[in-house]
Amino acid sequence: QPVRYPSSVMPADIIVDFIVVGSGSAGSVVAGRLSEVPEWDVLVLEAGGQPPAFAKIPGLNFGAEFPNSSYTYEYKTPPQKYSSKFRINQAVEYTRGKVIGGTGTINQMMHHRGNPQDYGNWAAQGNPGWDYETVLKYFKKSEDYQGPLKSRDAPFRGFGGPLGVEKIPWMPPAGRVAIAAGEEMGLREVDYNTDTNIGSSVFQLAIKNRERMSSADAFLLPGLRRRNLKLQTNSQVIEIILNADNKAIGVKYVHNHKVKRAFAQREVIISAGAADSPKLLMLSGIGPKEHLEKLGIKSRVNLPGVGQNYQDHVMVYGISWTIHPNVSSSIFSRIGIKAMLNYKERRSGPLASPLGVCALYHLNIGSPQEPHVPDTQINMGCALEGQDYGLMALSGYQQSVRDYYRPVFGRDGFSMIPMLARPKSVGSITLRSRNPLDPPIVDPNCLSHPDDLSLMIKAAKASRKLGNAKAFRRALGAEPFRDPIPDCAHFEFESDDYWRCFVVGMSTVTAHMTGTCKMAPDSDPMAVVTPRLNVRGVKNLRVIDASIMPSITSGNTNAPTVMIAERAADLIKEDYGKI
Ligand SMILES: Cc1cc2nc3c(=O)[nH]c(=O)nc-3n(C[C@H](O)[C@H](O)[C@H](O)COP(=O)(O)OP(=O)(O)OC[C@H]3O[C@@H](n4cnc5c(N)ncnc54)[C@H](O)[C@@H]3O)c2cc1C
Repeated sequence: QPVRYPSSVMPADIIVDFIVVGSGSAGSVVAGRLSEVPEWDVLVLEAGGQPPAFAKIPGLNFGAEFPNSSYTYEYKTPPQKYSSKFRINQAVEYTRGKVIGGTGTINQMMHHRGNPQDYGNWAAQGNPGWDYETVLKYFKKSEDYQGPLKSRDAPFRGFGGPLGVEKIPWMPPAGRVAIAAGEEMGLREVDYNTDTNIGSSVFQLAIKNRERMSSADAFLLPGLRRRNLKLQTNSQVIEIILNADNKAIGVKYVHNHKVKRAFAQREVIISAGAADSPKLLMLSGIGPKEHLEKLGIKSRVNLPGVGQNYQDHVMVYGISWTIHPNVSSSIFSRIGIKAMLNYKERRSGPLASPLGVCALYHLNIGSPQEPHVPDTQINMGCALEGQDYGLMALSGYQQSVRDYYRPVFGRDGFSMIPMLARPKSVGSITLRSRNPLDPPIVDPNCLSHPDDLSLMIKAAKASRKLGNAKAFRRALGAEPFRDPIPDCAHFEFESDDYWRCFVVGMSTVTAHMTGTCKMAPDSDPMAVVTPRLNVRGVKNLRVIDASIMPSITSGNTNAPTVMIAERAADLIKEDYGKI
């Protein structure tokens, strides 16, 4: 059964206390938590609508598997200069959720808090109140952890919070060897959502009773049972209304092809995600003056950092092994009657877990100055790129890459997908035009920093070594798929030059878009929001979502986004004397 979120159509020019723009991973948390104050009226305006029933089934993590749906925004990047060379037009399709729950309704559900040092760095960059000790309280507050627990790890975990977190409930036999393979490399098994990441782990997911649990399920839905929280869907905000004193007093939005307004007596909160939050600020005259004026937008507050500092975790596909038949998990294993009955009757089998990765390894291979902090995450994909005949993993790559994998089409296998945990490259989000319905220009600019390229070459080699572990060979008959990729065949196979060519060609984004409304102190010219997440130079306006990260966290970004929103809701309550 699909979840139906109660929604309303508000009268024109409605006045509330808080307007939250976007019901995604952050917006749902903020709205739910603010509505705990009974005297505050909160209105959420969401561009998308109700999610489909199958969004709840982990094995049909549809953003990754079924892009270009009416539930997503698809932002195509310009041709990339330093990465993604073997992709069609050297570009990447960037999927974001346009639906209740936002990208948290379409993502792969992996729950990863990052490393304690990420937050130490945020605080050290001049953001008091964002150190590890403080944010840990909020990670724990949001969480209801149902996985295995060692007594040393218990102080780091939360119990009884709104968001269910469990160990990945089902893995094909290939995934079950992952921990033993890591041990061969000296990586012991760890709970990576504690103070220690380095080691081997299986993924933890944001699920409950083996169904997806987005922020909308965990925070918004319970909040909507209160009379003071209202959600209006299919309402795209196109402008923040500022008065003559640069105070945010409301928003303009499009609903049923009409432009309407809503007003906020206390604050407007932008939680539209790391692409659309900077876009909305810029459309409202808040951003880099020169860029806005070039497009004919009147500059209200010159904030050069809006849309800059864009970071994502670059990753590399294509380092793979073939294995015995029927021990990995392709998309086809999820659409048969057996898989459906297994899920329906026992909440088990391939549909209980997201397609894609099943285990992960955190390593430090190039940062001896911080030996306890991972610089590389290697995700083990429990399927081979060609296993589904190139339908999914290879769909964005040029023909020569698809032809390269043809010999293993339909074969069982696994892959090791290296991802840089703390990339140094930065990209940008800029406006294409002043038309609010035009997508922004999303340019991740991955691997533009030379340190990222050299680390990724090391990470590719480490991935090959890991997959060659005896445990995989003994248990699964793993054989590396070792034909040289044609576009790099002129280099000695698996030499540094070969790997450089491979990495530049096969790299892509992980869709962990962050940093485009940077939280930073006054002294930083690229600062967009203060450590209390107020937009600089504008009163009564905050940004609360993944865009405020001063630097990207070391792992997948959903859990940190939920934490940001939990902390921000408390900051707002503090500012109004409610806690
Ligand atoms: C395919 C995919 C897989 C991913 N897998 C994982 C994973 O497994 N684990 C993980 O940790 N992270 C994952 N991520 C990243 C993670 O989901 C995001 O970091 C997180 O959801 C960001 O939350 P947010 O609140 O910043 O934005 P979003 O969740 O994107 O929320 C923004 C909301 O605002 C709405 N909106 C936008 N513009 C407007 C407007 N103008 N007016 C009104 N509403 C608007 C959108 O419709 C959306 O609902 C994945 C991302 C993608 C794309």
